[in-house]
Amino acid sequence: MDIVFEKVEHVYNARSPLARRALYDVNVAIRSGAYVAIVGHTGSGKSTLLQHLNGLLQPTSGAVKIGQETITSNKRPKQLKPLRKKVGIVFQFPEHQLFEETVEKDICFGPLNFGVPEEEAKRKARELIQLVGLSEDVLTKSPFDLSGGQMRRVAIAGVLALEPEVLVLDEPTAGLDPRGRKEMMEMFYRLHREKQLTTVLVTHSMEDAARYADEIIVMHEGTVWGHGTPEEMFRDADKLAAIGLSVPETVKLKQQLEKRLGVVIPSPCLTLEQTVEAIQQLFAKVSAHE
Ligand SMILES: Nc1ncnc2c1ncn2[C@@H]1O[C@H](COP(=O)(O)OP(=O)(O)OP(=O)(O)O)[C@@H](O)[C@H]1O
Repeated sequence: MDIVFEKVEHVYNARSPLARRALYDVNVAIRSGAYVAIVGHTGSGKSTLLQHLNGLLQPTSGAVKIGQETITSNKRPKQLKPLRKKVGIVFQFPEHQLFEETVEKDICFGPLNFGVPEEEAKRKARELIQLVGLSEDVLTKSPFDLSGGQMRRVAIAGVLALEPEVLVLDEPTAGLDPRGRKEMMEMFYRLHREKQLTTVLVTHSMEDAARYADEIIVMHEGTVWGHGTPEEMFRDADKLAAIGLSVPETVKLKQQLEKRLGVVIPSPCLTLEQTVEAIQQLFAKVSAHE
């Protein structure tokens, strides 16, 4: 399911003296099956943009096409519920939205609400709890007896239980330690690959954008400043610096190695293995000259 923004403007409190334009002239397409990162400075419009992805917000002008649905200022889909099922949003600190007595009930809440039979919902909960990296015995526990990281995984399983086609992640690793961050990012990447889930990641981490995304949308002052592959977006460090963003260190290292070695390293971001290999090549080249 493609999502296309056409000349989208969004003004908060449009009819009041407190009116604030958060988006303008946003023209961008998120193609089905892609992993897209949205980056940008605080206040650049990322969260406002993401709330248009499943009709939580309506554009003030312009149109958002989500699959077969078109949302404009005067046209909301009759039923937002099916849209919410197709586009699942994991908001910041999703664990704050857990409320049921047991983990199983929390995960089953969405499917039961959509008329899925109880046995089927429970079967799905068992499958999902493993998919998010927890063991089945967690299902009978209270979500409030779990660690923060485990609670977040349960909340994510709850979003996945509706089998969305598009998964939108708003700073999903906020507040986690470095290990927890990496595990969670790897989990989303695995989900994206295994379930062919279109994934939209809103992040302040340029490293994560470089590491996981096929495409990066750079927001600046309410509009799309740039959209392309990580390679394209990180090509000009000075232009990014002018809007307060920086090229990740791993990408800088890759660019330097490519320049020194005269080779193209086929990934936007260096992994540890690629770094070791590139440094070995550099040593070999230097020794050959000695
Ligand atoms: N509910 C609201 N009412 C009025 N103005 C808002 C509201 N939400 C956001 N804004 C304003 O809209 C602009 C864009 O905000 P938005 O939250 O979309 O940016 P952001 O890039 O997600 O920022 P951050 O990285 O801090 O989350 C900002 O100027 C913000 O103050």
